[in-house]
Amino acid sequence: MTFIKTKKIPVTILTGYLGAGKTTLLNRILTEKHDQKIAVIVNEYGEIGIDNQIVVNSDEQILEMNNGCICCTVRGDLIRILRTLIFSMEQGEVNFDRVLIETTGLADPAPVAQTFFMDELLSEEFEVDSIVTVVDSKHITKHFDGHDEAQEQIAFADTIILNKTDLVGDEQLHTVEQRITNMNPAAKRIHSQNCNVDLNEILGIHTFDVNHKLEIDPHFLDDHHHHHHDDKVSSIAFREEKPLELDKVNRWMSYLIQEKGEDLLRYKGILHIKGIEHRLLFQGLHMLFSGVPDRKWKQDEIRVSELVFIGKNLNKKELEEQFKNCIAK
Ligand SMILES: Nc1nc2c(ncn2[C@@H]2O[C@H](COP(=O)(O)OP(=O)(O)OP(=O)(O)O)[C@@H](O)[C@H]2O)c(=O)[nH]1
Repeated sequence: MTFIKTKKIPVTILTGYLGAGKTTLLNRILTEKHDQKIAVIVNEYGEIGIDNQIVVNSDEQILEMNNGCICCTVRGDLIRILRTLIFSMEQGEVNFDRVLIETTGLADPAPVAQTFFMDELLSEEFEVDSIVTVVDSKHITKHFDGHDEAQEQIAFADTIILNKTDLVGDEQLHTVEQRITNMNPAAKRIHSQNCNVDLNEILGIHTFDVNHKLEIDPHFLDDHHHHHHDDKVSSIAFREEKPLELDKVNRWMSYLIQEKGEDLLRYKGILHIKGIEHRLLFQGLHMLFSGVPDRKWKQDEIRVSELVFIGKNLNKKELEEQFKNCIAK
């Protein structure tokens, strides 16, 4: 496939609420054949980055930003990373044709896009190609209620991928699409399962239009962004080198899903399980949970369990005790 070349470096901002399928789409972009070199910036909310372990191995330049949200606390890091990329390219150290930014599920995309207008160097070198928002068709309605970010991500999108169509019936999908269309009639909508979209529909599409964004948010280009994340949503991370007992982890997960499923917006991790030579990739949102064997632990790597919970009203002490109880005797 080919993409239209422009003089400035095109930037795609990939957004979508927690667990919508952003990393799934990123992996698809990184594995599919195309003639573009992509510099990828991945931002995670939790203090331990799990996505970097889930993103496929590729030749692309992948830069991580952990422990803060790209739209506010670590926005300065984004500017530094982008400037460094330009500098490294000028020095011939890296080469890339486009940039893709995967935001956290809690990010407001507007200030991320704004970065490319407010910073002089960045505005000379980059142009926003489009804002692509991935939607979890099953859970989005729940997320609209009480989570402004989920609505902002829809309102500001140029392209909306209604993902996880396998988890909803036609009627539910129609209702969700109707609601989304009312929120943002101008955006293009694509249906998908596991983000199996044609990349020509999301990269190199030049759909970002600053005038249109100013209609949605007249303060879009103001230099003071007040984005307040929902105070009730927090993240807790655990790390443990002692192996865990699979049965105990399973019992704990069943308990959590039943008792706290509503509040658990996202949980994911890589687990080191006693007697198992493979890493266990653990992923969930609300009541949907999966634990699948990932690759084998390497000879020279430290076997460690790392997991992150993002949710409402999380009780750190209680979760920590439950996690410690899973350590194998
Ligand atoms: N059933 C179903 N599951 C999906 C689909 N797309 C993604 N998933 C699963 O949904 C979970 C979340 O997917 P991710 O790609 O990690 O989502 P994300 O938006 O990157 O998540 P965060 O970065 O944590 O916000 C994973 O377990 C995926 O395998 C889909 O179309 N159908």
